[in-house]
Amino acid sequence: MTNSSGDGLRFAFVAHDARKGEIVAWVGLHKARLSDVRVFSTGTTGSRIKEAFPDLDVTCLKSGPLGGDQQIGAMICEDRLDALIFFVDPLSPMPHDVDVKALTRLATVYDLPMACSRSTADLILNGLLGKDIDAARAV
Ligand SMILES: O=C(CO)COP(=O)(O)O
Repeated sequence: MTNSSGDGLRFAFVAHDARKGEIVAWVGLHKARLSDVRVFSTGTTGSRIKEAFPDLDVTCLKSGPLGGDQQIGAMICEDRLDALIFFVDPLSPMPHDVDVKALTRLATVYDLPMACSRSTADLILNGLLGKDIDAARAV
């Protein structure tokens, strides 16, 4: 599957601490379909995904609170991403809340498909990569 510029798809995966286990489990569920996707991720989220799935193409950026959210925001501005999967923790205060807001704001400004939960992440994946019947049955 390619994007509008004919390249392979590029996704950003980000999760707050309380939801890191959830994003790793979600990636595991869709691992086969993600094998051709280039993944960019904030530092700690990316390390967890790489540790669980060493075969996936995951580039780790800075940790979110240290600028990783802003690096992903810059990629959005530069048209270098096709989707953002961002499992936010809506129940905890974040020291870098301004960065979180900036990232979700830029995804909206540039109309980038963005999911903040499993169900919307599934919809984006199904929309961009086609429906996976086995994964859909497993949920
Ligand atoms: O804080 C984050 C997103 O706002 C995520 O960053 P890490 O993946 O480095 O924990």
